[in-house]
Amino acid sequence: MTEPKKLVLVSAVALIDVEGRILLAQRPEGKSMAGLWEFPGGKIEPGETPEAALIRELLEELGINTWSSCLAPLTFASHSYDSFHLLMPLFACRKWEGIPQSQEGQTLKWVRAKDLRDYPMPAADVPLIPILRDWL
Ligand SMILES: Nc1nc2c([nH]c(=O)n2[C@@H]2O[C@H](COP(=O)(O)OP(=O)(O)OP(=O)(O)O)[C@@H](O)[C@H]2O)c(=O)[nH]1
Repeated sequence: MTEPKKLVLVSAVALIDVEGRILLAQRPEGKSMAGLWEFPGGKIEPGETPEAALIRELLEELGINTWSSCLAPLTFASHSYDSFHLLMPLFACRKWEGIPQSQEGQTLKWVRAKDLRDYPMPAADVPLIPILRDWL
């Protein structure tokens, strides 16, 4: 029997600006899946809620603050990569404090929902694109 894959929990967010654009971050060189565009977020640490993980990651990655009450559950990704299975809740957020600026070297881009397909994303994210397009 094959070994069950490790389940990795990652919390991610579609930050949506007043024009309805979504913020994507490009994974830097040297990381797995370098060059692909993803939603801001990261791994949920033991004992952390998905919301707390996102609030922490948004401050670390983008230098912005938000609140649990501003994180609306939107959908999730469940995808098997070769070495792990990713379970990734995707929240939507329209309200935060500060201006998102890359703190960790990622390129950031505000993208219209209709243009999301032009940005190569990790395999887990691909099914999320039509959901976002329909929802926005
Ligand atoms: N933040 C984020 N992570 C995603 C998305 N899609 C996706 O497959 N992932 C995967 O979820 C994991 C998130 O890990 P992370 O952001 O905390 O840490 P990391 O890039 O240093 O991970 P790494 O150990 O794979 O290099 C990565 O394996 C990443 O490839 C997404 O849209 N946003």
